[in-house]
Amino acid sequence: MTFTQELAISTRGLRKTYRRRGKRQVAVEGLDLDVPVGGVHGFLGPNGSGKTTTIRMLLGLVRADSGTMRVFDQAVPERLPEVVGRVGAIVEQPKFFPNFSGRRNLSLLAGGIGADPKLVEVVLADVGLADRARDRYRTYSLGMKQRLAIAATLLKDPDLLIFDEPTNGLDPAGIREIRETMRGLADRGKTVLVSSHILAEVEQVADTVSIVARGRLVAQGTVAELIGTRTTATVKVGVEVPGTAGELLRAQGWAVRRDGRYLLVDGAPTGARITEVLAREGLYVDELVPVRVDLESVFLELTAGQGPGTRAPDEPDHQHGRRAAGGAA
Ligand SMILES: Nc1ncnc2c1ncn2[C@@H]1O[C@H](COP(=O)(O)OP(=O)(O)OP(=O)(O)O)[C@@H](O)[C@H]1O
Repeated sequence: MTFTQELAISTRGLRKTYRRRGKRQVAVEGLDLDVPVGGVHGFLGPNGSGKTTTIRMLLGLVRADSGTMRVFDQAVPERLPEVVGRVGAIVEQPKFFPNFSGRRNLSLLAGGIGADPKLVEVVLADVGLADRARDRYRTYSLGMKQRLAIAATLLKDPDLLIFDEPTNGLDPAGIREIRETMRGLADRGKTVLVSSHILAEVEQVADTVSIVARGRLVAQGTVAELIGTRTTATVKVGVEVPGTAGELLRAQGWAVRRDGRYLLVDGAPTGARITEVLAREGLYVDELVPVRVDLESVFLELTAGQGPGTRAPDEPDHQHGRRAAGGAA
């Protein structure tokens, strides 16, 4: 029995090279990308790894050299006219009138594209701008401007939203607001594809991710799958007398290593058990941190040895068994 997951985006063997001053520059190198319908999908990789090029190919803005692409099961760019109405994308900052309010800007846009005027209030609420809708666009922070751009794409009521590095240049509060907006959209049933070179930023909001390096997929799956299997069972314990505490924990059959004033404990079933064992002997834990890896460290591990300027080795994308659920239909 095969389980087929509905895909919003699927690419196979996607490839694109640019020519710059006579030299061939590979931007996307045989990319197999699967974005499931529903949820936030992080399209992650360092600068220059081919994310923007991929998005532009999907939107018909750049022509692929070879490979296939499907959006909601329609071959693109051939059948783009049939699916384009279901796709909203922000690849560049749209132009708004600086002296008009956010609401007026959206109303004008809605009129222009023939959207239901009632949608203006809905999308303002979607992006958390209802309270500031009467203020002039030029008084908006960068984060608010970015959210108004998202609101503008929502006027089409698309099923798939594509955001290319939407948090570039934003402060932590702005980044959080964009993250919450994306989460809210996914919770309403939309599919959100968000590209970013900051893995940690997207890790918090994405349901599934693809990690690319030098135009190739290096990992794909749910965030939990990618980091879960790499999470060590190690817990870092801060305690005033680590020597005695270490002996007590070792007596439980757990492996204990010293790390400065900390203990690294392997094999304890829960953090609570560690605190219980120590507290029974009058030793109190002041810090207890699970030592876990994040997407950044997964990425570094998967691309280890591939220094800048070197080509990714010609091995299957399923290397390390990382291509997991959310993967191919
Ligand atoms: N129009 C172009 N002409 C020539 N080379 C290009 C062009 N656009 C992109 N490239 C090159 O292709 C490679 C991939 O670039 P791309 O912008 O797709 O990556 P990215 O992952 O989106 O990076 P970033 O996060 O910096 O936008 C880079 O080496 C880039 O220099």
